Amino acid sequence: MSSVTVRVPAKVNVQLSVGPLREDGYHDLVNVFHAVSVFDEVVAKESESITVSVAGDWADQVPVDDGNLAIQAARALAKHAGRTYGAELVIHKSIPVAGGMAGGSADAAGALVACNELWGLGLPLEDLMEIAADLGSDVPFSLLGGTAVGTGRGERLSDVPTGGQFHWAFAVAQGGLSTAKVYAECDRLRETAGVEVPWPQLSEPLLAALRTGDAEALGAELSNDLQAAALSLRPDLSDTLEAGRRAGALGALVSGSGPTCAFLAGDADHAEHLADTLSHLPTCRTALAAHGPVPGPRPS
Ligand SMILES: C[C@@](CO)(OP(=O)(O)O)[C@H](O)COP(=O)(O)OP(=O)(O)OC[C@H]1O[C@@H](n2ccc(N)nc2=O)[C@H](O)[C@@H]1O
Ligand SMILES: Nc1ncnc2c1ncn2[C@@H]1O[C@H](COP(=O)(O)OP(=O)(O)O)[C@@H](O)[C@H]1O
Repeated sequence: MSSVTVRVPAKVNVQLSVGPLREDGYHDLVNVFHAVSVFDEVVAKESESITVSVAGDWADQVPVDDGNLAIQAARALAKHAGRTYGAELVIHKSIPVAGGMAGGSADAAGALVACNELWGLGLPLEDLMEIAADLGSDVPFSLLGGTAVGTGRGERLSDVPTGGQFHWAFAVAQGGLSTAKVYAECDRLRETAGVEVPWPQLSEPLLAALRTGDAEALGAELSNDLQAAALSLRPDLSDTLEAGRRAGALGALVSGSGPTCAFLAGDADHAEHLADTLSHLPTCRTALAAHGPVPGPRPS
């Protein structure tokens, strides 16, 4: 095989409950991931060494050196296999960068799946999941896709059954937010408020809404403990959330660490309408309509 192509979805977190700061600098989470139909494409071609190039709307914001998560993923896979392998990785980016939609994690997951195939390693998903967890907390979910609850750092995953499709609009903000800074701001706000941080709990009403495919109920249950921190760093996001609510979204929240905002719609037409409305906001770089859940990356 001389070339392998995979498509990898972005995510939105339909519940993100953040526990106290751990000694290792991470937080224990209840993180309900939901993969949506905004895809990066990762191509792996035969080559002497591991390299990456990036095309698409967001290409200028993505590192092409050792900081690129897809390169790190390919290297980690070669190390796991105990051999020196090469791959020319070509990423076509559609997932906003530093937007809270796990684009870097998607590219890392895509590189793992594509190189596993290109190099004929035949490693099972469980092995790829272990490598993924060392690359970043969100990378295991990017391999899995669908809807899943992540505990620990978010890397220990269990599938969540869903009934039917949900429709979304995403308001992509100008610029990005650093995940580490948003978690640090969350800690700062909590310390200032002097509240005891409860252990995160999975929401039963949220699970029921996902299982039954009830968009109205899901909209009412969306929650994100990082939202206050993202709004503290980017107050303009409140206007975006408010505009989406006024336009009839069933639910509105910051996606993960932001600054992308996610809006649940009643159906595909409603999602297109919301995206069109949001795209005209001064706080918004662009807006996308999408649906979920969608599967994780598979080689073709
Ligand atoms: C917030 C979330 C929600 O899914 O995603 P994004 O919105 O960034 O996409 C994730 O928790 C982000 O996961 P990921 O982007 O893989 O983060 P990592 O590389 O593992 O960690 C980056 C930094 O985020 C903080 N971090 C991350 C995960 C976690 N459970 N607790 C943390 O405190 C730490 O400061 C860490 O150094
Ligand atoms: N392949 C990649 N795609 C996007 N960003 C990457 C990639 N590799 C490394 N990065 C770095 O990771 C940071 C976070 O990117 P991303 O995963 O898109 O955001 P988020 O963590 O908010 O979901 C970026 O600012 C960028 O410097």
